[in-house]
Amino acid sequence: MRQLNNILENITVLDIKGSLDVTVSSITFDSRAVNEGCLFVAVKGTTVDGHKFIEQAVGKGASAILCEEFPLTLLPDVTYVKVEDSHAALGWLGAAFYEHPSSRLKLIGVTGTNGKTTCATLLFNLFRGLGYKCGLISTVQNQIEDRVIPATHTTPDAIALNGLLADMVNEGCDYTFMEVSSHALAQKRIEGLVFVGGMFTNITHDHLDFHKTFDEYLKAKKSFFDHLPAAAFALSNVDDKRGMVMLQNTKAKKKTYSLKSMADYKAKLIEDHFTGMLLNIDGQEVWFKMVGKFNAYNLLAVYAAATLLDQDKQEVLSVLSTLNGAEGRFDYIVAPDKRIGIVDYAHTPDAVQNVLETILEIRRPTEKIITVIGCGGDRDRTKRPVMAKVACEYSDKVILTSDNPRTEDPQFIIKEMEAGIPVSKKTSTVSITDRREAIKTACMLAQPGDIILLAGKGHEKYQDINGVKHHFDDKEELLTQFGN
Ligand SMILES: CC(=O)N[C@H]1[C@@H](OP(=O)(O)OP(=O)(O)OC[C@H]2O[C@@H](n3ccc(=O)[nH]c3=O)[C@H](O)[C@@H]2O)O[C@H](CO)[C@@H](O)[C@@H]1O[C@H](C)C(=O)N[C@@H](C)C(=O)N[C@H](CCC(=O)O)C(=O)O
Ligand SMILES: Nc1ncnc2c1ncn2[C@@H]1O[C@H](COP(=O)(O)OP(=O)(O)OP(=O)(O)O)[C@@H](O)[C@H]1O
Ligand SMILES: N[C@H](CCC[C@H](N)C(=O)O)C(=O)O
Ligand SMILES: [Mg+2]
Repeated sequence: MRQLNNILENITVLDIKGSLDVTVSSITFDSRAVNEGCLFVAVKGTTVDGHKFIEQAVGKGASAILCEEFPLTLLPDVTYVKVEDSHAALGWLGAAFYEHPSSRLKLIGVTGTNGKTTCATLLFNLFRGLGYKCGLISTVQNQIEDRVIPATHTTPDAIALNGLLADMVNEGCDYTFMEVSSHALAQKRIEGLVFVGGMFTNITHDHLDFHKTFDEYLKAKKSFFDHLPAAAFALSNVDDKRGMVMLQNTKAKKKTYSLKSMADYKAKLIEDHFTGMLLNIDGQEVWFKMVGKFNAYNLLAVYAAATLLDQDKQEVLSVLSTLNGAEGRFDYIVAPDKRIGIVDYAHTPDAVQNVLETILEIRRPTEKIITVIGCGGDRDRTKRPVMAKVACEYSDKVILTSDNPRTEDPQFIIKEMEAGIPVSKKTSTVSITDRREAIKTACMLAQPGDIILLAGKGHEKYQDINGVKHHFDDKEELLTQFGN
């Protein structure tokens, strides 16, 4: 329970109708979730305008409404607050309602097209290994110490997010590591949070359905660094073309990492195997359990962040060298007959390329690469032919299949992918709509030593078909086929 006038701090109020001396039991932006005494925040969404539901919210007992435009009819016992930007206000309201939990622990955010889950999870496990109490907010799951809380989004909405952070504070967390998605930035889900550090992994093609242009996507990512406070660090990958752009306008301490050029933190990949890699990191040779150059970037970023958080370099390296990445990221399985399976969450052209380049560099020339790949429905259509093209260019055989079709026709998605198949690869590519059948076929085609890459679904335990989530687990399918 909070007083409305207390949770409006930091919000520029344009107009008020009714009393601010009213108690708010909870905050919601969804009229369907309104309870008695609730504050309903009307936001303009991507499919519908939340202002349409103000009347419904009042009918269900909302005691206050925050909106960008007042409704035509105002009821006398309800308070109406008008603001310029409901999305931003929602962030500040969430933070104030839960008494600013982000400033009561050390919050570190990771943004970028690929690598967020990996870096956030590594940091979470690293800091736990160093003896701290930690929280994690990620695509795979949210976690408070050992307690797992299922995740619905990569970055939760502002109310859920602050609620989660408050639980982390109450359970004594010293640090929280969270992913900051571009959707979250554009929708201001992190407004009002206090970060002690921000990290940038990379930016490549994704989410153009939502952001419309690459420039808008870039702006969303950059806004994270533009809003960091001076006391925080802003750590960027300067091997990425846009790495310096991220730091351009930040007030935070600018820090860089690189495998290729001058930077505050440097590493060099010495050896890469399916069982791990040898890295020279900040002048020291260390063996890590993770695979691939892209993970060298993730490990370096995590090492740099830990150092910036004043941790002992030796201890950091010794714990980091024992860690696996996040679930469903380069998950490596060997069948009794030595066929190799890799489950990976690569769902962007760049991720598919990185994973396949890594496999190509490590495999022996006689070992064939068979890739099973699909693209999600109701998401960026322009990446479909590109992902198929990349898969074909780097594999010996490709099976195009379904990912999460969501509300789209799976065969239509595959047709859009097929447009990217290079002419020379037409005969080594087939389309099998049923993902289970596609995986089975790949396993049948593979000989001992061959490598099967299942791309796109990683840790996901479901396939979303027409809004229904059917149990589906790439790793489970692979183990069944392998007879492990
Ligand atoms: C595109 C997108 O991000 N959509 C998110 C957004 O919904 P929206 O803007 O479409 O909402 P809307 O349906 O237009 O409704 C507008 C408003 O009216 C309200 N409403 C609606 C109906 C009603 O009866 N009553 C009512 O009050 C809604 O609650 C909402 O406040 O706000 C909702 C509430 O926070 C989110 O659940 C929803 O996520 C959808 C489910 C989603 O799939 N999001 C994905 C794309 C996403 O956010 N992904 C990123 C990860 C990307 C990455 O990993 O790179 C993430 O952070 O998870
Ligand atoms: N640093 C990196 N650079 C490029 N590709 C990467 C990197 N790290 C991981 N990948 C690839 O991207 C995939 C997704 O990795 P991860 O889940 O860590 O990224 P993410 O940014 O959290 O993705 P999402 O946007 O879906 O939350 C991995 O399975 C791997 O194929
Ligand atoms: N965070 C990503 C997840 C994609 C996962 C892939 N399996 C799909 O369904 O497209 C997104 O929202 O685009
Ligand atoms: Mg993620």
